[in-house]
Amino acid sequence: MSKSPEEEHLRKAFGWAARDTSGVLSPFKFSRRATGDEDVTFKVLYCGVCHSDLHSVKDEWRFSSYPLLPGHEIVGIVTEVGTSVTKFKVGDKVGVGCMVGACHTCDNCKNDLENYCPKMIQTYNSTHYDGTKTYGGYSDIMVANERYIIRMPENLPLDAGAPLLCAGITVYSPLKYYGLCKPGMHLGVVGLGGLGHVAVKFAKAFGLKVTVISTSLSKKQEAIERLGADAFLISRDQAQMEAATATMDGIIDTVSAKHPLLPLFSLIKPHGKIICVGAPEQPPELPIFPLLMERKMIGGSIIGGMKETQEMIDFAGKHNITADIEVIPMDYINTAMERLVKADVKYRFVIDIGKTLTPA
Ligand SMILES: NC(=O)c1ccc[n+]([C@@H]2O[C@H](COP(=O)([O-])OP(=O)(O)OC[C@H]3O[C@@H](n4cnc5c(N)ncnc54)[C@H](O)[C@@H]3O)[C@@H](O)[C@H]2O)c1
Ligand SMILES: [Zn+2]
Ligand SMILES: [Zn+2]
Repeated sequence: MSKSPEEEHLRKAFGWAARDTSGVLSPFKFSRRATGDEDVTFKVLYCGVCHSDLHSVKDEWRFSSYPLLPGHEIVGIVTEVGTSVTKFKVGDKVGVGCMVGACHTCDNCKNDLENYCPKMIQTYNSTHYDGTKTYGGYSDIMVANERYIIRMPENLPLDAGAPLLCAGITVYSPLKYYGLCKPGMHLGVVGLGGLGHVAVKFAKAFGLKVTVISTSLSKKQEAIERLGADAFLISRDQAQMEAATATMDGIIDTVSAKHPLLPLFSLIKPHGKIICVGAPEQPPELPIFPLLMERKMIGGSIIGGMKETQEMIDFAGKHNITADIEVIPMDYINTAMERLVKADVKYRFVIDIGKTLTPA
């Protein structure tokens, strides 16, 4: 018979987990492995709340396994390192994003693309190679192989820096890969949530012109004055959409729910690109004629490799890029999830784990 989550490993751990598709989170006792030779253990101080956590706790993607303890924007302070660890020491400010393992032998792994490894182990809702479950960052401690540990830049606050470990790399990587990072280019950002608002910040740091494309006017002033966007387009306003026809080199689409792609195709120039990073439960309909007639392209991307994640966070440190956050106590998480459904957050909830996660 398999062991209970509390008995699997020697080290006691504590967090908040969902037990079923209601997605309601509550206190959860489990265990983590002892620090192995190549492992780094850290005390979790903050963890961002990604929309993927919400999709997962409610099993919207149909592969959730309960109990499910989410969180993949995890930062804290190193408390212990294994005997072979060379890059980190006790007291360092570190983080873990969406991955904690990969095969290290496939072509993707050899090319620093562990995020595309067929054997990639996700930080939560996944299985370690020893057969035990992975649990995320809504918890007191984290243990991971040093390959999956990110060094946080000294100048970035840990709370506002945490969301970069998923939201940041998820937008940084495709902008680089698809060549939408050259100064002077015009980028559209669809969906101004956790991912979208950091996409605006990275794109501005790359020297792009940025237009936010949104369904409502309510975020216009902030998008321009606080986040640094150059323009704001209401997708329901036909006149505005027509005036913007074929003006953009590319669009990054971060929307979390099903929405039409056709209007977006009209905004990009011939040979332009639409990059989907949002992961709606229902797939969008794909308009084929814009792809044919104007050689437009649609692509996707998932997070980024470990090397690029460190590059992204160092770039963020250099350009002082952080997320705009609302810090919440652990016991507010169910209300936060309800608010996230309604897009009522500017722009990322971050749980103050260090001060508010108390064992039951
Ligand atoms: N590809 C990846 O590696 C990756 C990584 C992280 C998150 N994601 C996915 O990206 C999506 C966004 O994540 P997030 O954390 O930024 O979420 P979020 O809730 O912070 O932001 C989503 C945005 O989409 C907007 N939106 C929702 N429904 C809409 C609709 N029907 N039409 C137009 N706009 C709509 C909301 O107003 C909000 O601004 C989620 O689906 C998440 O799972 C993907
Ligand atoms: Zn995420
Ligand atoms: Zn691999």
